[in-house]
Amino acid sequence: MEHIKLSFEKSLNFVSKEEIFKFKEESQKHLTALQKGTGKGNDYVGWVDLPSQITEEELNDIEATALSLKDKVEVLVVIGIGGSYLGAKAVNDALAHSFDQLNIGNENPLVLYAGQNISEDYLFELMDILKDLEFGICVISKSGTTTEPAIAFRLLKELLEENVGKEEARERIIAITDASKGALRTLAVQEGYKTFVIPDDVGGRFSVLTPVGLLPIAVAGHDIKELVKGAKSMQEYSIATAFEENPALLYAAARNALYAKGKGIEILANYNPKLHNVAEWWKQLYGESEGKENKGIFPASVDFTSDLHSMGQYIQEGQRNIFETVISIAKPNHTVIIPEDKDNLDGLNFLAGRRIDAVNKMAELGTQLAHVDGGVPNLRIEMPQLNEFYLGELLYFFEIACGVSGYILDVNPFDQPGVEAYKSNMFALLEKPGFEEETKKIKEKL
Ligand SMILES: O=P(O)(O)OC[C@H]1O[C@](O)(CO)[C@@H](O)[C@@H]1O
Repeated sequence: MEHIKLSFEKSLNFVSKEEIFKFKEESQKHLTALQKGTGKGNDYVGWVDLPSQITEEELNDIEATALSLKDKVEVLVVIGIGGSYLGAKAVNDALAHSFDQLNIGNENPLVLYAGQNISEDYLFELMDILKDLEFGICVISKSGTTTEPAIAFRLLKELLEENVGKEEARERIIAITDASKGALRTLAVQEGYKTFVIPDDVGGRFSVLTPVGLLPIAVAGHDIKELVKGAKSMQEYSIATAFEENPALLYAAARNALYAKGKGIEILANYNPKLHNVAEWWKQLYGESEGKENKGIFPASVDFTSDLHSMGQYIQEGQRNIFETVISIAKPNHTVIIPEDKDNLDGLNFLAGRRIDAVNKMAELGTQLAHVDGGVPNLRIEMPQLNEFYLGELLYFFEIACGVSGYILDVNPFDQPGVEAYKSNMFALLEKPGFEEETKKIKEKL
């Protein structure tokens, strides 16, 4: 069986193999700590064995709920922010037809997202299209108190109730939240919504393999059992494989070795725009997990070859504090051949008869060599194919590597104390009851 592969050869001009392998014992020790729950933040490591723990009944329940929604709605709005939507969006966009929004021949509901911003125009326009559509809502919040999704839910719930009545709205709203605590749990019980639980020991950014990710993915028509199977395959592979061949441990070790050499920015690059939102998910995973105590690699991302015509200049010749991690898909899902043209005005006949992917792969190789020559170390993750199984492998690979990498950095990868600062200022500025002192102080700064 093929797995996700990690290669670091194109980094060896900048960091030696010994400097990467120096992390061998430490990374293995951290992997064990994650499995045994003995490291920092160990009350949030429930995600480590989610793929092997999730039961057939749980998956069937999610699929049955998705099916019943599919009968009723043409659009499902997923309301959530951060880890409460990024995993679902990453997988749905990676697996969907690129022009899914046109809804041609798609028998599954279109999944839209809200509650990730506080833009009045976004919410207006969303409600404007929803008022004439059969829609449902999947509201996701672990804490149940996050402002952005709470505002969006208040508006869309009212709209849905107006459109179809309270009784029918109840049938079309699914709440995914804490098992017992929080405003959303209280509301769901009060209103009698179907609910799913986000386990206590799984934080938002590690929750894609709970109903948080799985329900919206199932509604979009993707095979969640294959996704979980892929994640389980990477879980087992990560445990069973020696450091020298272990993609997650090698990734954690290589990025820390590069960080120690002053490479403080990691750019995740893809050559397939379907992976754009996998990078968005990855940025939260690594940014919230590692960026603390004045430490951490800054996670950035680019879509190639598009961004070679914008960010490519900086990557080639800007400050040399970056390294690049390329996700490459070995085999595309479709075949397109470049045609012969009798006039050949564009001079492209030398490519006639070849696949588009052959050109894309040479763009990838050419870019990698150019960037390495320009002083940017490259790591490369190869996915055999873009499908549910290998996406499951990729997500779990990034999660487990993130836990190990955070432990190498000696931070708690499972908390995010820094995100409170903006919330507290916003509440103070909005004069939220209970924030009187903060309001007084912040007004003095204005
Ligand atoms: O699911 P919740 O509690 O609404 O939180 C959403 C997001 O907000 C954070 O707590 C802080 O940004 C993230 O860690 C989380 O993914």
